Amino acid sequence: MMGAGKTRIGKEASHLLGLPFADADLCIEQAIGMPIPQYFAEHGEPAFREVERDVVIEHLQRFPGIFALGGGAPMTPAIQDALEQYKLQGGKVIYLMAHPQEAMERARKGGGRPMLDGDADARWRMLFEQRNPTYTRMANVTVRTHSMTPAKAAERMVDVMNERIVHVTGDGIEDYDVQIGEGVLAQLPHVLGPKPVRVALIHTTSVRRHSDQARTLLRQAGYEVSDITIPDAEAGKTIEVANGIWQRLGEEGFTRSDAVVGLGGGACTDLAGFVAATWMRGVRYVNCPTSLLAMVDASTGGKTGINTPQGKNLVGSFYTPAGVLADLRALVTLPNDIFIEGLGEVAKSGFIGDPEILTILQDHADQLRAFDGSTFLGSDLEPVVAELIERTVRVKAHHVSNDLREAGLREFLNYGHTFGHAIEQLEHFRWRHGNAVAVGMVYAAELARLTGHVDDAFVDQTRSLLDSLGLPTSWHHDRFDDVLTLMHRDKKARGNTLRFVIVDKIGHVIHLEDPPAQAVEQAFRLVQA
Ligand SMILES: NC(=O)c1ccc[n+]([C@@H]2O[C@H](COP(=O)([O-])OP(=O)(O)OC[C@H]3O[C@@H](n4cnc5c(N)ncnc54)[C@H](O)[C@@H]3O)[C@@H](O)[C@H]2O)c1
Ligand SMILES: O=C(O)C(=O)C[C@@H](O)[C@H](O)[C@H](O)COP(=O)(O)O
Repeated sequence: MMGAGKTRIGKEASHLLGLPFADADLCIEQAIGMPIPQYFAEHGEPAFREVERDVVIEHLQRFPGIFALGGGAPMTPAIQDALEQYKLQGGKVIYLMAHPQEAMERARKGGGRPMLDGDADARWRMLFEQRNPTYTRMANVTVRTHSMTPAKAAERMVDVMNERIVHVTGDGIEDYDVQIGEGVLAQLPHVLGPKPVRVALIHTTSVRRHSDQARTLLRQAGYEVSDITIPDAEAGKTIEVANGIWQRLGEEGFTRSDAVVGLGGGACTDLAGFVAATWMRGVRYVNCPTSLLAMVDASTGGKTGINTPQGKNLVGSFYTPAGVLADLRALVTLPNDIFIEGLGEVAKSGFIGDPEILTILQDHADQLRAFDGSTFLGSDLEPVVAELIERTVRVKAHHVSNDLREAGLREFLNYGHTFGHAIEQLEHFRWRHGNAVAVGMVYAAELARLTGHVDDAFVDQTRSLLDSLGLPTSWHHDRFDDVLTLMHRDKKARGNTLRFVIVDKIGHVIHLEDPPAQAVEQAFRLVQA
């Protein structure tokens, strides 16, 4: 908006980043050879918007730096198209959101703004009402600058620009972003938006430090927060816990326009999503994953659910979040073994879709294995982990965007899970999900070898990578029948037919329908500890 400080903050940020800076108004004045107010007076707004459109599009295509747009520019359809293109090519469209009072005052003082002729404050407010939804839609980065000096706001802008963003879109999906970076939790009010009055903040005690911060942010932004603590890990993914929350939402008057925030590991975000999907048949929800596994996998894609005594995730729905905030600061409290567990799903994404992930894992195996949350921020490992999170989320987003309801392609994300879920169930959830998936991938690799799809080298590579990361590659259980019964309850099974996902070449996945019973059992024998 006018007076948000685009020029001043943009210049400061360009110094910090060592990038050139350009201001659309100055470029336009150069093009028209006169001050903008004079051009407005002589030619009118439509003529001005045409010049503005050409200047902005030209800069979006060619200018290699920070470019400050006039407040009206994003309202022009051709500029909107150009901004969409710019974002698709990795560009950041930044919405500088100043406090209205501060922006109005600056806009008034600055003068020379034909759009504010007359009662400047009233005009500003009216334009803000008109433009704010478009700014919000067009921007892939929002920076709130309330009460900040231009230097501070520029620092904040640079921090936020350094976030990694994966956009999730597709049939049946209301587009949303997965934001990855230090401090992204601060975007929570922005992602929730203005509609909710009440927000249910669902979390476990293990992440209290982070849920306290979220609660403060939400209260400062004016939401009424219901703080809901659930039992840790899989003990939270039950119908009893969901029922307790439904009761609270009912007692506290949660309506359809209110919202849910799930903050924690994958078990917590699965449960929170399930509550959001079922309360009044669906309310807005935002995931704030705090474990590596939840950041790379569970928080994105909209698989929500609970366990039943008969198996994992047997009840649930596909229900997409409004946004995901993977704040790297949450990892400072994450214990080493839970971080390593998350690498199981990271490796899975490497095997099924992005071989570069496997290279990064191999190259940094020792550092990753030694993960220590207390020294993580600012360490050499941080950009490596950020890259792994982004790449893994991209693999997930690709499958989800093309097949939200898991008609086929999305099943590939289940690599290692048919056997892995059976381990979790038979171990009464004492085995962590990512560890069970790691053994499940070894099982799937053995099955692929026994059915002639891969050679010994592939199985060896699977075992040795997982082993180097500190993940388990074997598991002991006496009774194959128990495992077989559970694998028949897997969601990929059809009737009496078992269906598996196997990799036949790194980065390439296929379905394995009804494999020979002997191979199914033999693979089980080959993963016995
Ligand atoms: N919906 C999906 O698409 C999807 C994908 C993968 C996994 N999942 C589900 O996610 C769950 C596994 O996720 P998980 O590995 O995060 O398990 P989890 O939620 O049980 O978390 C593991 C442990 O780490 C703790 N923890 C999490 N973040 C922490 C932090 N920052 N500091 C300290 N402790 C922290 C938790 O309290 C818990 O004790 C399983 O239930 C699995 O089925 C779902
Ligand atoms: O998002 C998906 O689809 C997945 O399969 C991701 C899995 O990593 C995840 O563990 C998921 O929860 C498994 O779901 P399920 O349908 O096998 O219960």
